Amino acid sequence: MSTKPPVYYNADAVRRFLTWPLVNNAVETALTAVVKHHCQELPAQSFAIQPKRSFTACGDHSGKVLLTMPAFVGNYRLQASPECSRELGNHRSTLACKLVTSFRDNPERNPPLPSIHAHVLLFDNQTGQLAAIMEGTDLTTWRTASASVVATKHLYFRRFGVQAEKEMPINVAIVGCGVQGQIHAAAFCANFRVRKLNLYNRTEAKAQEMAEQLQRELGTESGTQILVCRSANEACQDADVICIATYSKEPLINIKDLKSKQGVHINAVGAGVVHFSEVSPDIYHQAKVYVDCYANAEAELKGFPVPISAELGAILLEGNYPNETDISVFQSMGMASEDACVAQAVHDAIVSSADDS
Ligand SMILES: NC(=O)C1=CN([C@@H]2O[C@H](COP(=O)(O)OP(=O)(O)OC[C@H]3O[C@@H](n4cnc5c(N)ncnc54)[C@H](O)[C@@H]3O)[C@@H](O)[C@H]2O)C=CC1
Ligand SMILES: O=C([O-])C1=[NH+]CCC1
Repeated sequence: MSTKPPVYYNADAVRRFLTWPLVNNAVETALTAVVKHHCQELPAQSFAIQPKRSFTACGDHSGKVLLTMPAFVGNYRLQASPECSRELGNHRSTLACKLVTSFRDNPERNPPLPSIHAHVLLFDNQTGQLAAIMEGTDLTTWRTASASVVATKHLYFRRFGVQAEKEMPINVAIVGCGVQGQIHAAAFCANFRVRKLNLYNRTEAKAQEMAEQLQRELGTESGTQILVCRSANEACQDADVICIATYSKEPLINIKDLKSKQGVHINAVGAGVVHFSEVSPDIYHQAKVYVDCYANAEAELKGFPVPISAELGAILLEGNYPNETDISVFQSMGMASEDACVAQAVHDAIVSSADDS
Protein backbone atom coordinates (compact mmCIF):
# COMPACT_ATOMS: atom_id res chain seq x y z
CA MET A 1 0.00 0.00 0.00
CA SER A 2 1.53 3.34 -0.99
CA THR A 3 0.80 6.61 0.76
CA LYS A 4 1.08 9.86 -1.16
CA PRO A 5 3.12 12.42 0.75
CA PRO A 6 1.36 15.73 1.50
CA VAL A 7 1.83 18.65 -0.88
CA TYR A 8 3.63 21.64 0.65
CA TYR A 9 2.46 25.16 -0.20
CA ASN A 10 5.00 27.77 0.83
CA ALA A 11 4.29 31.38 1.77
CA ASP A 12 4.72 32.66 -1.81
CA ALA A 13 2.34 30.05 -3.23
CA VAL A 14 -0.32 31.04 -0.69
CA ARG A 15 0.22 34.80 -0.95
CA ARG A 16 -0.49 34.80 -4.70
CA PHE A 17 -4.08 33.74 -4.05
CA LEU A 18 -4.95 35.85 -1.03
CA THR A 19 -7.45 38.44 -2.27
CA TRP A 20 -10.18 40.18 -0.28
CA PRO A 21 -13.12 38.67 -2.21
CA LEU A 22 -11.74 35.15 -1.71
CA VAL A 23 -10.85 35.57 1.96
CA ASN A 24 -14.00 37.54 2.90
CA ASN A 25 -16.22 34.91 1.32
CA ALA A 26 -14.44 32.04 3.11
CA VAL A 27 -14.53 33.90 6.44
CA GLU A 28 -18.27 34.69 6.09
CA THR A 29 -18.85 31.03 5.28
CA ALA A 30 -17.01 29.94 8.44
CA LEU A 31 -18.75 32.50 10.65
CA THR A 32 -22.19 31.27 9.57
CA ALA A 33 -21.21 27.59 9.77
CA VAL A 34 -20.45 27.85 13.50
CA VAL A 35 -23.93 29.20 14.29
CA LYS A 36 -26.05 26.35 15.62
CA HIS A 37 -29.51 25.52 14.25
CA HIS A 38 -29.70 28.34 11.76
CA CYS A 39 -32.08 28.39 8.79
CA GLN A 40 -33.74 25.10 9.66
CA GLU A 41 -35.97 25.35 6.59
CA LEU A 42 -32.92 24.87 4.34
CA PRO A 43 -32.21 21.17 3.66
CA ALA A 44 -28.47 21.49 3.07
CA GLN A 45 -27.07 23.33 6.02
CA SER A 46 -23.40 24.02 6.69
CA PHE A 47 -22.04 23.19 10.11
CA ALA A 48 -18.76 23.27 12.02
CA ILE A 49 -17.20 20.96 14.57
CA GLN A 50 -14.66 23.11 16.30
CA PRO A 51 -13.23 21.76 19.57
CA LYS A 52 -11.62 24.17 22.02
CA ARG A 53 -8.13 25.12 20.87
CA SER A 54 -5.24 24.14 23.12
CA PHE A 55 -2.60 26.54 24.46
CA THR A 56 0.84 25.12 25.24
CA ALA A 57 3.18 27.53 27.03
CA CYS A 58 6.79 27.41 25.90
CA GLY A 59 8.40 26.78 29.29
CA ASP A 60 7.36 29.27 31.93
CA HIS A 61 7.25 32.21 29.52
CA SER A 62 3.63 33.44 29.26
CA GLY A 63 4.49 35.39 26.10
CA LYS A 64 5.47 32.29 24.12
CA VAL A 65 2.66 29.94 23.28
CA LEU A 66 1.69 27.25 20.76
CA LEU A 67 -2.00 26.93 19.81
CA THR A 68 -3.53 23.89 18.09
CA MET A 69 -6.70 24.75 16.22
CA PRO A 70 -8.64 21.83 14.73
CA ALA A 71 -11.91 22.14 12.76
CA PHE A 72 -14.25 20.21 10.54
CA VAL A 73 -16.51 22.43 8.42
CA GLY A 74 -19.21 20.38 6.75
CA ASN A 75 -21.55 20.85 3.81
CA TYR A 76 -20.61 24.40 2.85
CA ARG A 77 -20.28 26.27 -0.44
CA LEU A 78 -17.79 28.90 -1.45
CA GLN A 79 -18.92 31.63 -3.83
CA ALA A 80 -17.43 32.07 -7.29
CA SER A 81 -14.21 34.07 -7.28
CA PRO A 82 -11.95 35.17 -10.14
CA GLU A 83 -9.24 32.95 -8.62
CA CYS A 84 -11.17 29.73 -8.77
CA SER A 85 -13.93 28.28 -10.88
CA ARG A 86 -13.33 24.75 -9.65
CA GLU A 87 -16.05 22.75 -7.89
CA LEU A 88 -18.24 25.80 -7.50
CA GLY A 89 -21.81 25.06 -6.60
CA ASN A 90 -20.76 21.81 -4.93
CA HIS A 91 -21.25 21.37 -1.24
CA ARG A 92 -17.98 20.47 0.33
CA SER A 93 -16.40 19.61 3.66
CA THR A 94 -12.96 20.36 5.08
CA LEU A 95 -10.98 18.75 7.88
CA ALA A 96 -8.05 20.93 8.96
CA CYS A 97 -5.85 21.84 11.87
CA LYS A 98 -3.83 25.01 12.28
CA LEU A 99 -0.69 25.08 14.40
CA VAL A 100 0.18 28.63 15.35
CA THR A 101 2.74 30.17 17.69
CA SER A 102 2.49 33.58 19.31
CA PHE A 103 5.89 34.81 20.59
CA ARG A 104 5.23 38.40 21.53
CA ASP A 105 8.89 39.48 21.91
CA ASN A 106 9.84 38.43 18.36
CA PRO A 107 9.63 42.01 16.93
CA GLU A 108 12.39 43.03 19.41
CA ARG A 109 14.80 40.36 18.10
CA ASN A 110 17.68 41.38 15.89
CA PRO A 111 16.68 41.05 13.10
CA PRO A 112 13.01 41.40 14.09
CA LEU A 113 10.58 38.53 13.43
CA PRO A 114 6.77 38.48 13.31
CA SER A 115 5.06 37.51 16.59
CA ILE A 116 2.75 35.01 14.90
CA HIS A 117 3.82 32.03 12.76
CA ALA A 118 1.39 29.41 11.46
CA HIS A 119 0.88 26.34 9.30
CA VAL A 120 -2.42 24.76 8.30
CA LEU A 121 -2.73 21.00 7.78
CA LEU A 122 -5.45 19.95 5.31
CA PHE A 123 -6.67 16.34 5.47
CA ASP A 124 -8.46 14.15 2.94
CA ASN A 125 -11.80 13.79 4.67
CA GLN A 126 -12.50 10.41 3.05
CA THR A 127 -9.30 8.67 4.14
CA GLY A 128 -7.97 10.87 6.95
CA GLN A 129 -4.63 11.16 5.16
CA LEU A 130 -2.72 14.42 5.36
CA ALA A 131 -3.20 15.97 1.90
CA ALA A 132 -1.48 19.34 2.19
CA ILE A 133 0.60 21.49 4.51
CA MET A 134 0.09 25.18 3.88
CA GLU A 135 2.18 28.03 5.25
CA GLY A 136 -0.44 29.88 7.29
CA THR A 137 1.15 33.09 8.59
CA ASP A 138 -0.26 35.42 5.92
CA LEU A 139 -3.44 33.40 5.86
CA THR A 140 -3.87 34.11 9.61
CA THR A 141 -3.12 37.79 9.12
CA TRP A 142 -5.59 38.13 6.24
CA ARG A 143 -8.40 36.11 7.76
CA THR A 144 -8.20 38.08 11.00
CA ALA A 145 -8.48 41.42 9.20
CA SER A 146 -11.20 39.94 7.02
CA ALA A 147 -13.24 38.97 10.12
CA SER A 148 -13.00 42.64 11.20
CA VAL A 149 -14.10 43.77 7.71
CA VAL A 150 -17.09 41.40 7.83
CA ALA A 151 -17.93 42.56 11.37
CA THR A 152 -17.72 46.22 10.33
CA LYS A 153 -19.92 45.63 7.28
CA HIS A 154 -22.66 43.95 9.32
CA LEU A 155 -22.37 45.62 12.73
CA TYR A 156 -21.62 49.18 11.56
CA PHE A 157 -22.58 49.90 7.95
CA ARG A 158 -25.73 47.83 7.79
CA ARG A 159 -27.32 49.99 10.50
CA PHE A 160 -27.45 52.70 7.82
CA GLY A 161 -28.81 50.48 5.01
CA VAL A 162 -27.45 47.99 2.47
CA GLN A 163 -25.70 50.60 0.30
CA ALA A 164 -23.79 52.17 3.19
CA GLU A 165 -20.71 49.94 2.96
CA LYS A 166 -20.21 51.08 -0.67
CA GLU A 167 -21.16 54.72 -0.32
CA MET A 168 -20.56 55.99 3.21
CA PRO A 169 -17.12 57.47 3.95
CA ILE A 170 -15.73 56.59 7.38
CA ASN A 171 -12.91 57.62 9.69
CA VAL A 172 -10.90 54.64 10.93
CA ALA A 173 -8.52 54.49 13.90
CA ILE A 174 -5.81 51.84 14.09
CA VAL A 175 -4.47 51.33 17.61
CA GLY A 176 -1.34 49.18 17.42
CA CYS A 177 0.65 49.31 14.18
CA GLY A 178 2.14 45.81 14.22
CA VAL A 179 1.37 43.12 11.65
CA GLN A 180 -2.35 43.15 12.46
CA GLY A 181 -2.57 46.94 12.50
CA GLN A 182 -0.93 47.09 9.07
CA ILE A 183 -3.18 44.50 7.46
CA HIS A 184 -6.28 46.06 9.05
CA ALA A 185 -5.36 49.45 7.53
CA ALA A 186 -4.85 47.86 4.11
CA ALA A 187 -8.04 45.80 4.40
CA PHE A 188 -10.19 48.77 5.38
CA CYS A 189 -8.82 50.93 2.55
CA ALA A 190 -9.41 48.08 0.06
CA ASN A 191 -12.94 47.21 1.22
CA PHE A 192 -14.48 50.54 2.28
CA ARG A 193 -14.34 54.29 1.57
CA VAL A 194 -11.89 55.47 4.22
CA ARG A 195 -11.86 59.27 4.45
CA LYS A 196 -9.36 59.49 7.33
CA LEU A 197 -7.03 56.88 8.79
CA ASN A 198 -5.65 57.70 12.24
CA LEU A 199 -2.66 55.62 13.35
CA TYR A 200 -1.44 55.22 16.91
CA ASN A 201 1.42 53.04 18.11
CA ARG A 202 3.30 52.89 21.43
CA THR A 203 6.50 53.61 19.48
CA GLU A 204 5.55 56.53 17.24
CA ALA A 205 8.26 55.82 14.65
CA LYS A 206 6.51 52.56 13.74
CA ALA A 207 3.23 54.40 13.07
CA GLN A 208 5.15 56.94 10.97
CA GLU A 209 6.79 54.16 8.96
CA MET A 210 3.43 52.52 8.39
CA ALA A 211 1.88 55.84 7.28
CA GLU A 212 4.62 56.36 4.68
CA GLN A 213 4.34 52.80 3.39
CA LEU A 214 0.54 53.01 3.11
CA GLN A 215 0.71 56.40 1.40
CA ARG A 216 3.03 54.87 -1.22
CA GLU A 217 0.70 51.90 -1.73
CA LEU A 218 -2.49 53.96 -1.94
CA GLY A 219 -0.98 56.66 -4.17
CA THR A 220 -1.57 60.39 -4.06
CA GLU A 221 -5.03 60.15 -5.66
CA SER A 222 -6.48 57.88 -2.99
CA GLY A 223 -8.62 60.40 -1.11
CA THR A 224 -7.62 58.86 2.24
CA GLN A 225 -5.94 61.23 4.66
CA ILE A 226 -3.43 59.40 6.86
CA LEU A 227 -2.57 60.90 10.24
CA VAL A 228 -0.06 59.72 12.86
CA CYS A 229 -1.44 60.38 16.35
CA ARG A 230 0.33 60.95 19.68
CA SER A 231 -2.22 58.99 21.73
CA ALA A 232 -4.99 56.42 21.36
CA ASN A 233 -7.35 59.15 22.55
CA GLU A 234 -6.33 61.44 19.67
CA ALA A 235 -6.68 58.58 17.17
CA CYS A 236 -10.15 57.57 18.34
CA GLN A 237 -11.85 60.91 18.93
CA ASP A 238 -13.34 61.30 15.44
CA ALA A 239 -13.28 57.61 14.47
CA ASP A 240 -16.40 55.79 13.32
CA VAL A 241 -14.55 52.47 13.39
CA ILE A 242 -11.63 51.48 15.65
CA CYS A 243 -9.37 48.47 15.13
CA ILE A 244 -7.23 47.63 18.15
CA ALA A 245 -4.61 44.88 17.93
CA THR A 246 -1.91 44.93 20.61
CA TYR A 247 -0.49 42.78 23.39
CA SER A 248 -1.38 45.40 26.00
CA LYS A 249 -2.41 44.08 29.42
CA GLU A 250 -3.93 47.48 30.28
CA PRO A 251 -6.84 49.29 28.59
CA LEU A 252 -5.61 51.58 25.82
CA ILE A 253 -9.05 52.96 24.92
CA ASN A 254 -11.73 54.25 27.29
CA ILE A 255 -15.28 55.47 26.84
CA LYS A 256 -14.14 59.12 27.00
CA ASP A 257 -12.00 58.52 23.88
CA LEU A 258 -15.00 57.67 21.69
CA LYS A 259 -17.23 60.01 19.71
CA SER A 260 -20.15 60.78 22.00
CA LYS A 261 -23.79 60.16 21.09
CA GLN A 262 -22.89 58.75 17.68
CA GLY A 263 -22.47 55.19 16.55
CA VAL A 264 -19.01 53.64 16.87
CA HIS A 265 -17.82 50.15 16.03
CA ILE A 266 -14.72 48.56 17.59
CA ASN A 267 -12.86 45.50 16.32
CA ALA A 268 -11.00 44.22 19.41
CA VAL A 269 -8.41 41.85 17.98
CA GLY A 270 -5.48 41.64 20.38
CA ALA A 271 -4.82 39.71 23.53
CA GLY A 272 -2.68 40.71 26.51
CA VAL A 273 -3.10 38.34 29.44
CA VAL A 274 -6.74 37.87 28.38
CA HIS A 275 -8.48 38.73 25.10
CA PHE A 276 -10.27 41.77 26.43
CA SER A 277 -7.54 43.62 28.35
CA GLU A 278 -6.83 46.32 25.74
CA VAL A 279 -10.39 47.76 25.85
CA SER A 280 -11.63 49.41 29.04
CA PRO A 281 -14.58 47.81 30.92
CA ASP A 282 -16.40 51.19 30.72
CA ILE A 283 -16.68 50.68 26.95
CA TYR A 284 -17.95 47.11 27.30
CA HIS A 285 -20.57 48.29 29.81
CA GLN A 286 -22.07 50.64 27.21
CA ALA A 287 -21.63 48.43 24.16
CA LYS A 288 -23.30 45.54 22.39
CA VAL A 289 -20.64 42.83 22.18
CA TYR A 290 -20.43 40.19 19.45
CA VAL A 291 -18.08 37.20 19.21
CA ASP A 292 -16.96 34.90 16.43
CA CYS A 293 -18.05 31.82 18.36
CA TYR A 294 -19.89 31.21 21.67
CA ALA A 295 -17.93 28.05 22.49
CA ASN A 296 -14.61 29.91 22.15
CA ALA A 297 -15.99 32.78 24.21
CA GLU A 298 -17.04 30.42 26.99
CA ALA A 299 -13.54 28.96 27.09
CA GLU A 300 -11.47 32.10 26.52
CA LEU A 301 -13.46 35.08 27.82
CA LYS A 302 -13.67 34.03 31.46
CA GLY A 303 -14.44 37.08 33.62
CA PHE A 304 -15.75 39.09 30.64
CA PRO A 305 -17.58 42.09 32.13
CA VAL A 306 -20.91 41.93 30.21
CA PRO A 307 -23.17 39.39 28.48
CA ILE A 308 -22.46 38.66 24.80
CA SER A 309 -25.20 39.94 22.43
CA ALA A 310 -24.73 37.40 19.63
CA GLU A 311 -22.36 35.51 17.39
CA LEU A 312 -21.37 37.54 14.34
CA GLY A 313 -22.53 34.73 12.02
CA ALA A 314 -26.06 35.00 13.45
CA ILE A 315 -26.14 38.68 12.44
CA LEU A 316 -25.08 37.70 8.91
CA LEU A 317 -27.92 35.17 8.79
CA GLU A 318 -30.65 37.09 10.58
CA GLY A 319 -29.79 40.76 9.96
CA ASN A 320 -30.47 41.87 13.54
CA TYR A 321 -28.16 44.91 13.28
CA PRO A 322 -27.26 47.36 16.08
CA ASN A 323 -29.01 50.75 16.16
CA GLU A 324 -27.43 53.79 14.48
CA THR A 325 -26.10 55.31 17.71
CA ASP A 326 -24.96 52.08 19.40
CA ILE A 327 -21.40 51.27 20.34
CA SER A 328 -20.71 47.78 19.02
CA VAL A 329 -17.65 45.64 19.74
CA PHE A 330 -16.55 42.64 17.72
CA GLN A 331 -14.52 40.64 20.22
CA SER A 332 -12.35 38.72 17.76
CA MET A 333 -10.62 35.60 19.06
CA GLY A 334 -9.91 33.86 15.76
CA MET A 335 -11.48 30.56 14.78
CA ALA A 336 -10.12 27.31 13.35
CA SER A 337 -13.14 27.16 10.97
CA GLU A 338 -12.00 30.43 9.38
CA ASP A 339 -8.55 28.94 8.81
CA ALA A 340 -10.07 25.74 7.38
CA CYS A 341 -12.34 27.58 4.90
CA VAL A 342 -9.67 30.05 3.80
CA ALA A 343 -7.05 27.29 3.42
CA GLN A 344 -9.54 25.26 1.36
CA ALA A 345 -10.35 28.27 -0.86
CA VAL A 346 -6.63 28.94 -1.41
CA HIS A 347 -5.99 25.24 -2.09
CA ASP A 348 -8.80 25.18 -4.69
CA ALA A 349 -7.46 28.33 -6.34
CA ILE A 350 -3.93 26.87 -6.54
CA VAL A 351 -5.23 23.62 -8.06
CA SER A 352 -7.52 25.51 -10.44
CA SER A 353 -4.67 27.70 -11.69
CA ALA A 354 -2.45 24.61 -12.20
CA ASP A 355 -5.28 22.94 -14.22
CA ASP A 356 -5.60 26.06 -16.40
CA SER A 357 -1.90 26.25 -17.25
N1 LIG B 1 -8.17 37.69 17.00
C1 LIG B 1 -7.39 37.00 16.17
O1 LIG B 1 -7.87 36.21 15.36
C2 LIG B 1 -5.93 37.23 16.20
C3 LIG B 1 -5.37 38.01 17.17
N2 LIG B 1 -4.04 38.28 17.18
C4 LIG B 1 -3.57 39.14 18.25
O2 LIG B 1 -3.39 40.45 17.74
C5 LIG B 1 -2.40 41.15 18.51
C6 LIG B 1 -1.38 41.79 17.57
O3 LIG B 1 -0.74 40.79 16.81
P1 LIG B 1 0.38 41.20 15.75
O4 LIG B 1 0.00 42.44 15.09
O5 LIG B 1 0.68 40.00 14.94
O6 LIG B 1 1.62 41.48 16.73
P2 LIG B 1 2.84 42.51 16.51
O7 LIG B 1 3.87 42.09 17.48
O8 LIG B 1 3.18 42.60 15.09
O9 LIG B 1 2.22 43.90 16.96
C7 LIG B 1 1.88 44.13 18.30
C8 LIG B 1 1.56 45.59 18.49
O10 LIG B 1 1.14 45.79 19.83
C9 LIG B 1 1.83 46.90 20.37
N3 LIG B 1 1.95 46.65 21.81
C10 LIG B 1 2.47 45.58 22.40
N4 LIG B 1 2.40 45.68 23.73
C11 LIG B 1 1.82 46.89 23.98
C12 LIG B 1 1.49 47.59 25.15
N5 LIG B 1 1.72 47.07 26.35
N6 LIG B 1 0.91 48.81 25.02
C13 LIG B 1 0.66 49.33 23.79
N7 LIG B 1 0.96 48.70 22.66
C14 LIG B 1 1.53 47.50 22.74
C15 LIG B 1 3.16 46.95 19.67
O11 LIG B 1 3.67 48.27 19.68
C16 LIG B 1 2.77 46.50 18.26
O12 LIG B 1 2.37 47.58 17.48
C17 LIG B 1 -1.80 40.10 19.44
O13 LIG B 1 -2.40 40.22 20.71
C18 LIG B 1 -2.19 38.78 18.80
O14 LIG B 1 -2.29 37.71 19.72
C19 LIG B 1 -3.20 37.80 16.20
C20 LIG B 1 -3.69 36.98 15.22
C21 LIG B 1 -5.09 36.60 15.17
O1 LIG C 1 -6.66 32.78 15.90
C1 LIG C 1 -5.41 32.82 15.83
O2 LIG C 1 -4.77 32.30 14.92
C2 LIG C 1 -4.71 33.51 16.91
N1 LIG C 1 -5.33 34.14 17.85
C3 LIG C 1 -4.41 34.72 18.78
C4 LIG C 1 -3.07 34.33 18.31
C5 LIG C 1 -3.27 33.58 17.04
